Amino acid sequence: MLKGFFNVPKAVNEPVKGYAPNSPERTAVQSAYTTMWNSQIDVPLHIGSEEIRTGNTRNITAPHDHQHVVGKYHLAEKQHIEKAIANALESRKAWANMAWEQRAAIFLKAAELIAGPYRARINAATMIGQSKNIHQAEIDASCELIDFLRYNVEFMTQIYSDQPKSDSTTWNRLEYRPLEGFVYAITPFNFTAIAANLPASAAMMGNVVVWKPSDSQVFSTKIILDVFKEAGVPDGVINVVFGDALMITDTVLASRDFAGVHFTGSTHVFKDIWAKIGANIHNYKTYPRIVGETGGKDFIIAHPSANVKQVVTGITRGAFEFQGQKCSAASRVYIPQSLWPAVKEQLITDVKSMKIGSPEDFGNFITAVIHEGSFDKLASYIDQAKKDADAEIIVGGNYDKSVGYFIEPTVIVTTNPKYTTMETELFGPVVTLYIYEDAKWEETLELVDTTSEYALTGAVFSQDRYAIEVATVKLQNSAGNFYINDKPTGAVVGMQPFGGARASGTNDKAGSALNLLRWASPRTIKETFVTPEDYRYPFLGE
Ligand SMILES: NC(=O)c1ccc[n+]([C@@H]2O[C@H](COP(=O)([O-])OP(=O)(O)OC[C@H]3O[C@@H](n4cnc5c(N)ncnc54)[C@H](O)[C@@H]3O)[C@@H](O)[C@H]2O)c1
Ligand SMILES: N[C@@H](CCC=O)C(=O)O
Repeated sequence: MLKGFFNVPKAVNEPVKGYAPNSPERTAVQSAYTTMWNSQIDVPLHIGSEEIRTGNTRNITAPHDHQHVVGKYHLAEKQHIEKAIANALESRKAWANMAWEQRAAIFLKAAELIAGPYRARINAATMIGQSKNIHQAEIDASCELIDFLRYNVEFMTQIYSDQPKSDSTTWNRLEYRPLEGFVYAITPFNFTAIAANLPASAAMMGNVVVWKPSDSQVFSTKIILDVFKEAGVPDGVINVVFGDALMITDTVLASRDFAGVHFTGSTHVFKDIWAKIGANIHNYKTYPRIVGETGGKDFIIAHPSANVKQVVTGITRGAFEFQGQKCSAASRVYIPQSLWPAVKEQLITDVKSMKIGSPEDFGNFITAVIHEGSFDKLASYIDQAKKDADAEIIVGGNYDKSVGYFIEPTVIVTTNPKYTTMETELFGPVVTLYIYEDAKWEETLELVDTTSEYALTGAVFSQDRYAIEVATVKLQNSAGNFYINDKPTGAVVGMQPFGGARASGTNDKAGSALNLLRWASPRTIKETFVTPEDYRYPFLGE
């Protein structure tokens, strides 16, 4: 073991590159996109030191051109999940005991690999496999992922240095052990950074992991695995399996050594997992940690004093970036009557100006939604809104899946504040507006708080500080990330720790020490220097 209290590099946020025409970064990502678009990748299971090709495969396609196949990935059977668990537990013996600075070095190296040699590839894979435009790919797959890795190393050292008091007679120490068993990471399609961070954050704290990525994020998973390998994550520390989510989850949760789940995805899936863990509770060696960040029905509320252009930009960016496929996306909006004519005019103009198409064309703001299931669901809500008397589509409303899963950015205005699209998470480029009477500021805040089961993100726009203060208090439990005069999306690691409560999750705040703490099981060590040798108190019998 090395001797010393080591300082890690001060975490800094990765600057977002601009991708201006003819810039080196644009040339690099265009070249990577073309190469990867025309190649065929083959993604095996990664279990211990083995790459397993089961032969039972599914195609990897691009949502914006769903007949274009860019590769295939292999599906696991139950025996592979059991093997992944066994490999994880075997690897735990060395990994859990490795000095923390060695683990830190691995993940700091991973961050630098993404910042440099892998940047164009991980962005291109995210553009092809998840249909992000270049800006959305850059802020997710490169910058947010780099930030997660750098900041988590710093948070890990903060946690380790948080020690109890001692005095001259005893020395008290807290040892932050990894969990006794393995961690199960289940990740969503929509953020490459989240997919990598969920297994990496647990592994950084000395845990071993079985990771099940989304079927719709396999292309960028492959690049993450290449980065982890080159950075030096040892075999068996992060084991990757693809396939039937139910079978994989049931097999994992049946293991006595299951010690925690790190989940991001939809609310109903998380609730099912929680219920299964509860039903299995007598089987586990230790109480499993349950960490889940899930859905949202995120709001924007504008006060009559708000600046119209700022409100409209909050809506257009907040609701339509990455086709609204962010858990944080603005999907219900409350506008005062006095601002409505100006907001409506600007909103329609801006939405009509949004270009739609493949992310390969850097002029496109909107690209495709992730898959046919999502497309069909969104189309059905749009069709219903066309029929409903209490809803009107003021811009958008068309869709086409002949080549890719394209849905126009769509704005619904409703006279019913409890209209279905004011309450239900749709996860696409559809936003619903309700127009309220200016005098009803406080009643409308009450409506915001009580309309949805979720409490993830929300934004208030106002130039009136009293109104901001009232909203901040009244909406205290309505959002885990609350924005004043800004869109409700785009949290930055180290700046706005991210997560919501109520049905939106356990609010363990990705990108903060709070999350990392969930992957440690502290042991208190008290050492007494002069140990008593007589049970009697000094005064006993006097
Ligand atoms: N709060 C957050 O930080 C956050 C971040 C990103 C996404 N999300 C949420 O994720 C959802 C979108 O992502 P998605 O479509 O990939 O979500 P999803 O719930 O469909 O899938 C997430 C993961 O769970 C797996 N899964 C699906 N059914 C399962 C089951 N029955 N048992 C076990 N695992 C199962 C999937 O294969 C995938 O790996 C939205 O609801 C969004 O709000 C939340
Ligand atoms: N952290 C992201 C959302 C992640 C969920 O999809 C944001 O703040 O927009």
